[in-house]
Amino acid sequence: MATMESLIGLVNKIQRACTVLGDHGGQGMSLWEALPSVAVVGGQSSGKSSVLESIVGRDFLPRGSGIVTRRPLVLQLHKTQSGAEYAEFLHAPKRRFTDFAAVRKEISDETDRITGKTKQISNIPIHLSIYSPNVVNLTLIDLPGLTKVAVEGQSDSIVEDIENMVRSYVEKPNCIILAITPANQDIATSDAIKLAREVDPSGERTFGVLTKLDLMDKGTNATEVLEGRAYRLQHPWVGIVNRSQADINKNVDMIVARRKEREYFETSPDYGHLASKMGSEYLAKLLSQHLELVIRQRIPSIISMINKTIDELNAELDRIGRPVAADGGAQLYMILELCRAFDRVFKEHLDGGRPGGDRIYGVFDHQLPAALKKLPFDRHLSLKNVQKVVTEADGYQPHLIAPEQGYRRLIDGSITYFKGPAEASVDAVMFLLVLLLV
Ligand SMILES: Nc1nc2c(ncn2[C@@H]2O[C@H](COP(=O)(O)OP(=O)(O)OP(=O)(O)O)[C@@H](O)[C@H]2O)c(=O)[nH]1
Repeated sequence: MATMESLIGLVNKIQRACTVLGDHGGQGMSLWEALPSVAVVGGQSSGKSSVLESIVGRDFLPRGSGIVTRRPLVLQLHKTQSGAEYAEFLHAPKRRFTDFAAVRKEISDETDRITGKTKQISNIPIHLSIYSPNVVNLTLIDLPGLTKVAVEGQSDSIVEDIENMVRSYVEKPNCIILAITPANQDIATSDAIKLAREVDPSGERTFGVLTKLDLMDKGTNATEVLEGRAYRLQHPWVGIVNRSQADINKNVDMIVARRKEREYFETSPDYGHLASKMGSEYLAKLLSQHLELVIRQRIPSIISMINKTIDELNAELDRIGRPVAADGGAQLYMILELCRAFDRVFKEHLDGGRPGGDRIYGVFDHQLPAALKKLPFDRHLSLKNVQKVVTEADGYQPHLIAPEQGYRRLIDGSITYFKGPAEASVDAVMFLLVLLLV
């Protein structure tokens, strides 16, 4: 059990590492997507924030009327052996929050940083880690509540935008869906169950949670749902009694709320027989156990994905090279080393062993001779032209022995003809040398 707990902790750490490396999932098959996580889904005011807070055992989520959760919140719970509870945000890694009211404010501020103080949503997640001896190792994703109509200040597409965002999380095969439905609403109209059924028709990764059991009309109860007779899922339904708004206003402590919730089920004439399988503490344990199971099944694929990622990173490191030294002397040494290595590799290209040199040889062996053959020497060195050039070079004083001036003019003319092909060969070699560098 302890091994499995540390394994979930390890998966949490890998998820954090993925995030730091810019892997948030969503870009094809990434390591993040190979790891399981739990997404909390439900209509607005269905009790999502309350369930999350009960699992954590802390007040830390922004509250208010209207649309409060406007960016996904990736919440990683890390169980510590002892010590004080604290929270850390990925966007503020050096700040350790011990005051959970400050955590709530930071979530609000960070949401506003991207969306402004509007009622718009953004799919850029906020990453929060909570370290505590009182939590179970879990990664939970809080998502904006599903709505039916856009309110004043929201774009017409908001209903669809929220649904698409939620869908992008829950449709991943490794996502465990925590589908929240208030008990005082007909299960047939539950947005969470509707979406979960679409993306997970067999119900194998959906956990149904029924909140607000205490708010049901007198004389009615939710045993039909909780016993799996109204809507069957592969996992048992869990009933929850969160703090009411009045409790929140009175600052009723989470620990007290959990105790009251336990008492509610234990003393309830309707749910007493289900008491040991109800409540937020039970839900947290159930999720953690399920996560263990999923991780156990996925270990081979997770390991192969990690190995693949390690190979890719090593290949990238090989390409990037060793870290640059800090002091001047070492930096100079490194530059000289690089120059020497460059020199060696470049020579290998030219001398053989690596490709390149052969193409330079080809310029002199084929291109240059072929161009020289096309030069008009037949004309330039014809008897007629030689006579003409020699005669013109002598002027009014014909030569006595050899027509030296004439020969010189003929050679100068020939060299001018050679110049074109020779320069073209130089350009071709230059081009090949540059090619060796890229
Ligand atoms: N009495 C009672 N009230 C509850 C229960 N669960 C939630 N509430 C109240 O319902 C209201 C909405 O709960 P939240 O947890 O904020 O719901 P939410 O789904 O996160 O809401 P949004 O973030 O606005 O979508 C709050 O006033 C809660 O106190 C419950 O089990 N019993």
